[in-house]
Amino acid sequence: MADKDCSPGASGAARVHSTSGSVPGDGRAGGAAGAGSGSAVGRLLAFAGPRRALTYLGCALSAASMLVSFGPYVCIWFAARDLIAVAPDWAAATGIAAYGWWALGFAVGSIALYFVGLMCTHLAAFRCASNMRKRAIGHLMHTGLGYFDMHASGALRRVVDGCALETEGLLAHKLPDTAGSVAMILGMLALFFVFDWRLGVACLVPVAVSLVCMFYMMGGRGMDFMTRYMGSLVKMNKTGTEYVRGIPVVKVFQQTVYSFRAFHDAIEEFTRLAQDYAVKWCRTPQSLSLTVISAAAAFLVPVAVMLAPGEHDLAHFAANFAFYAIFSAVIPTAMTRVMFMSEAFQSAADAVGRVEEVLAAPVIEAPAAPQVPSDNSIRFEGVGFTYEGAEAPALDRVSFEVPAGATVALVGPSGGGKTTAASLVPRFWDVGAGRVLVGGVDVRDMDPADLMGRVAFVFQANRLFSQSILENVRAARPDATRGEVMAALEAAQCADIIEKLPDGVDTAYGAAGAHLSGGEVQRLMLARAILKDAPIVVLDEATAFADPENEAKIQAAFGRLARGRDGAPRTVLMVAHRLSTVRNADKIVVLDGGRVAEQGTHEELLAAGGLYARMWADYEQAVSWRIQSAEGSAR
Ligand SMILES: Nc1ncnc2c1ncn2[C@@H]1O[C@H](COP(=O)(O)OP(=O)(O)OP(=O)(O)O)[C@@H](O)[C@H]1O
Repeated sequence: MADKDCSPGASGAARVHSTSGSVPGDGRAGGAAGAGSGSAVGRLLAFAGPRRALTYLGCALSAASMLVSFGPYVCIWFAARDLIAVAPDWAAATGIAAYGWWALGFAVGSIALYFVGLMCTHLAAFRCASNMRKRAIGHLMHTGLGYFDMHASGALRRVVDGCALETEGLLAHKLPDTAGSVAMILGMLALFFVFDWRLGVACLVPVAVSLVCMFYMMGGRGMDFMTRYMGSLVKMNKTGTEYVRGIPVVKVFQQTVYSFRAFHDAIEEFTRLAQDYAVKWCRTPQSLSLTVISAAAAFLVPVAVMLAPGEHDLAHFAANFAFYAIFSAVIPTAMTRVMFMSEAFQSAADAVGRVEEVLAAPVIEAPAAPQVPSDNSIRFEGVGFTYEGAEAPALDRVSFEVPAGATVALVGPSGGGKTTAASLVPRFWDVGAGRVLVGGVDVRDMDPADLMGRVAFVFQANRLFSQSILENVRAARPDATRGEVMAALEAAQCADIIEKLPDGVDTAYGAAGAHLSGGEVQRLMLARAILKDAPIVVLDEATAFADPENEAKIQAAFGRLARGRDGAPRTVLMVAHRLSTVRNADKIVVLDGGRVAEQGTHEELLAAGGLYARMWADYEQAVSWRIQSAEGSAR
């Protein structure tokens, strides 16, 4: 996502930056900001701020707990050694009870250390996850609104919440367990050589075989294969999501699953790789590894049989053998843990990488010395803009003016650039060339809060929250009274919507509450904008899905929005997808292929006989056709 900065929308490098800044909450995640640098765990821990020390402490305690957990084995060995030494006079082995108490002490101590260690890692993990959430949300608050056009809110939520959850699991459990595993292996190696190095070596054989198998699976060609395997899994998930989203289309057109070729192919590819993975890469080495590890004690027996004849103290040798036989039970656990270590680090790298992607989203920066507009006019001066990844510019040298208090309509063929032009005023995107001025000031030189305060925008993509209708409208002005919200709803012609809802304005919107039509949602959006009562209104007039009655109401609401509460005319920049609404505009700007084809009043443009005149003729023809067909059906 770093390449976002290459987009014209982010071309003002001085204006748009990727925050490397503060973590809301404690500390600054400086390390995490340096996206991609340092180990994944280090970058994750940077989010924990000063509490990261608790993670180190927790890991150290977990490692210590693991070493202490060897204690009971050693005690058992001491007991076995004493018993063998006095056999068959068992009563002479007087220290056995003490060994038992020591073993119990070690076991309890090990658990206590592990428990305290986990408390430490949990405290750090919770802080890390909460800082990660706060930081990502804080960053998104300053991100240009266009970013949300490109990144679905659901996907962003999954990144932020999913990664925070994964992080919790990793830092709270997997990391201390990994520290424990490392301590276990080191301790095991040391112990193997303490009593009888020859028996120790015999125990190490299965460990070595298992490690070779693991390197075979994880290293070199095996790793390449894993990368392809993981890539194929991601691809299958992605195409699967697209498939699920498109199920209604598939049903409507009565197509089978095979119509979703991409998904089908992705499943086939993954199936092939999964089979290869299971058969070629895993079956032999994994079976070998498991067999060898599970039968670790079996290696001891032949070695012991070979060594026994040469031993002068057979009892001591038998006691040592007992130790290694007991201890070899630990080997499978240790090796299984080692196997999961790489998975833990892989998931850490994945989680931190995804959050860093969000943190790399360009943000709108407030200028050092914000300028205040002299009035509420809007002017486009030679504006050019190309969407990230697009080849052709969406806007090219676009210039026009909306004088303060005037209404200007943007019309033109589909894809002409109308919505894009309107989005540049509230800085959904920043221009690639030229300037967008409000009251004579480049919008990039205005305080973003001032700009947002001056502009009310009603866009097609505006959404309602899963809150009451009242709260949804109040979102435009949180300090508005209930009466003011009701007045805005009234002005936006929403009375009929409220009437039919079970709890009126207090009905929740969404799954469990009210379900509204597209036209009704748009009227609520207009109520929001009316409540805001900003001096500049930018609206994308999407009445396409409104029935005639709804459309008439929406038009009335537009009229109310364009006048403002005090009755004074607002500056209105309106994207008109249908010509019925533009006739009375003070000026009409015709955008075609990203350029201004012509501009003027309705009469001037008709007289000019250009694109607008042709569009108008088509429109009139469509209207007369509609009237004729209505008359025909009435007869
Ligand atoms: N998010 C985007 N990413 C890439 N290209 C885009 C994006 N949004 C729009 N475009 C492209 O930019 C151009 C202008 O699109 P825009 O939506 O501004 O046109 P429009 O005049 O509003 O069209 P319509 O009347 O169909 O809504 C089109 O070629 C479109 O494909």
